[in-house]
Amino acid sequence: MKKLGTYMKRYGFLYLLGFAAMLISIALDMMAPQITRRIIDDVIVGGQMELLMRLLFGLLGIGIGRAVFQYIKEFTYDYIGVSVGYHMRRDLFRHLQTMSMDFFDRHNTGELMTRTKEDVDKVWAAVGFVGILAVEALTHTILVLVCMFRLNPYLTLVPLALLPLIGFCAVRMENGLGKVYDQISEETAELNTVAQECIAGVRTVKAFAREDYEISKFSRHNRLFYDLNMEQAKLLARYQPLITFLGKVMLLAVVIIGGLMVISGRMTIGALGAFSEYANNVIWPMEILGWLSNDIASAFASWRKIKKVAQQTPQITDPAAAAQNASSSETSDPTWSAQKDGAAAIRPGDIVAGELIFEHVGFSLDGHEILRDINITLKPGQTLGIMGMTGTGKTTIVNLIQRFYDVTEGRILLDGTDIRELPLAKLRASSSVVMQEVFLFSDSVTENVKTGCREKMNQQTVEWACRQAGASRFISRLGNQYETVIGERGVGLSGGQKQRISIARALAKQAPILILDDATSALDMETEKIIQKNLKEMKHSTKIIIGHRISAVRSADEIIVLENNTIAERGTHAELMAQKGRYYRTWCVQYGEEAGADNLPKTVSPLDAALPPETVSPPETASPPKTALSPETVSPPEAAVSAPGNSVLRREEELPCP
Ligand SMILES: Nc1ncnc2c1ncn2[C@@H]1O[C@H](COP(=O)(O)OP(=O)(O)OP(=O)(O)O)[C@@H](O)[C@H]1O
Repeated sequence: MKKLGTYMKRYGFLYLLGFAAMLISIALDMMAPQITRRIIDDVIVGGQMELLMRLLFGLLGIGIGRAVFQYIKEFTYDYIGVSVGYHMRRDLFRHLQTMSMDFFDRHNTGELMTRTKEDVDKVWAAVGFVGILAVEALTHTILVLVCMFRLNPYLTLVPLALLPLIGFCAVRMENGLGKVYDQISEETAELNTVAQECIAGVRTVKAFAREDYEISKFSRHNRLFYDLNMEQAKLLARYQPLITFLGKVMLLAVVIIGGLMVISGRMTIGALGAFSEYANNVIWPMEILGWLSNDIASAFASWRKIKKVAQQTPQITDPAAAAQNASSSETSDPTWSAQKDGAAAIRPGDIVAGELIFEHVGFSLDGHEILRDINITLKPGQTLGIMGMTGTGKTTIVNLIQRFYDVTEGRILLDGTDIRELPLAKLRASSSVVMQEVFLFSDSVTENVKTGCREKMNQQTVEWACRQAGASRFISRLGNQYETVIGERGVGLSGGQKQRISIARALAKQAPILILDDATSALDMETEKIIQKNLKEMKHSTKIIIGHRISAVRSADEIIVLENNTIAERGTHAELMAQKGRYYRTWCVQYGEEAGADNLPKTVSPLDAALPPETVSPPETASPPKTALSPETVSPPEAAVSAPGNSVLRREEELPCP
């Protein structure tokens, strides 16, 4: 994010234009009482009737001129404010997108939403119409005093004596309001968070009958919000009437003292009329001073908060070398050609083999050790299964591969390069993850599946991916099939349906590395197995499958079992079964009863018997060839879709309909 001045600088000309319009409008304001004076003194008292029409036209001209220049001023400053707000909000949002996971661990959603919406709104108001109104009020007051002084220097002492008093009240009020506004801004964020969490988690709230608890939690924050606003109202109520009262006292004093001067012949009645008009004109800036200071104090508080967020730097950044590589590789390096906009899409010509190596990887977060001495070698096309009790660090391994966090010990190599040296966009484009927690956008099925590579993906690839994920059958039953808009986070779909779409999304991206983090937990075992077979046929993808069910990992080339922050067991399914350790015990718990713990299968689980006969999908044609990663060239061919008796389709037909 830039400095506030930088945002304003680009509108320098418009600021000047608006300022000029404001000055002309004030000047016209200053002229009106002079005409009033002449109408009284020259026309009414002096009897120069021939002047009347000219003076009246003068008043009319002033009125029209004021309206025109006020319009120019207001439009200009509104335009500046809205434009500054637009750029500031865009930059803040972009900045948020660059932040690493640790930042989002520390800040809640409501807080960040308040920063990007309410706080930016307050700042743009201050640099726009509120700011110019403050300048106008000040300029107006000074010019009115000058005009008063020229009319009658002695009588000008009256407003001069009362103005400091009014200013003092305004400053006191501003100080108080500034503090309250800081608190109101904090509490707005809290209130947003509570409401957002409760609405987003409405199912959990209802399932656990937490409505009363949530209502009382919301009411607590709402009450605090109310109290702070009342405090603000009390401050306004204490000072605002005093300011207004002092303004009226000033007017009364001008009329009384000026009247005495007229009686004593030291002032004309026309001059008193003009002076009273000026005195009237000096009151409104005082009256809105409280409101202005209120808004400006609140804008300062908001800007401080925006700055606090904007000054935070992402922990995970592209190293300078990688960034350089990113810009030069467009023409020179065919291995890592980075996109300037950072879009995570692999383009034709990009070659990522997908070899992944963990060398003595350790990871700690806030002093808490999560992973220790993890060593993995995964050749292109191989599959790694990861098992382990909950909280043993399985998802953390995925987070490290994607550089959501950086390793604290050892290193991770992708195709022989430390991932910290690779451009982030390319690193993330090279892997495709089905997250444990399914998140779908409130958009059509097609757009959700296209998430990984929006511009380049054709409908054929989308439908192929859905078939591979066992999702096409239920999609065809949706109202608008692939164009059906699914609700926020996939509302309207079952857990298994959401999971299938998220698997399709990952497959459609066709990245060299495919990671499934407990991705089939909501599927029935038969569907899970069929999806696994489809995955197995993607022989050129390196796959990491995390699961709690043996069935999810058993066919992997290597399975690791995590325990006590490190790898406790490793090997193939058969080797691990033979070791009779934790993996074996898990197998016993899951299948032992059916298979008979003593009669352990060598490589086949009882599940296999229930599966449809192995059929061959068209991986050679349907999945990407080893190096070509463009969806256009590698997406499943029409043949795979339309060929009669196509194995993918047949398996899909066999899926139990959800
Ligand atoms: N953002 C975070 N901040 C602090 N600790 C974290 C964070 N994310 C994970 N952890 C901790 O790291 C450990 C490993 O978490 P991880 O999510 O990798 O476990 P997991 O094996 O995937 O669990 P599960 O099987 O339940 O998905 C846990 O103890 C967890 O509390």
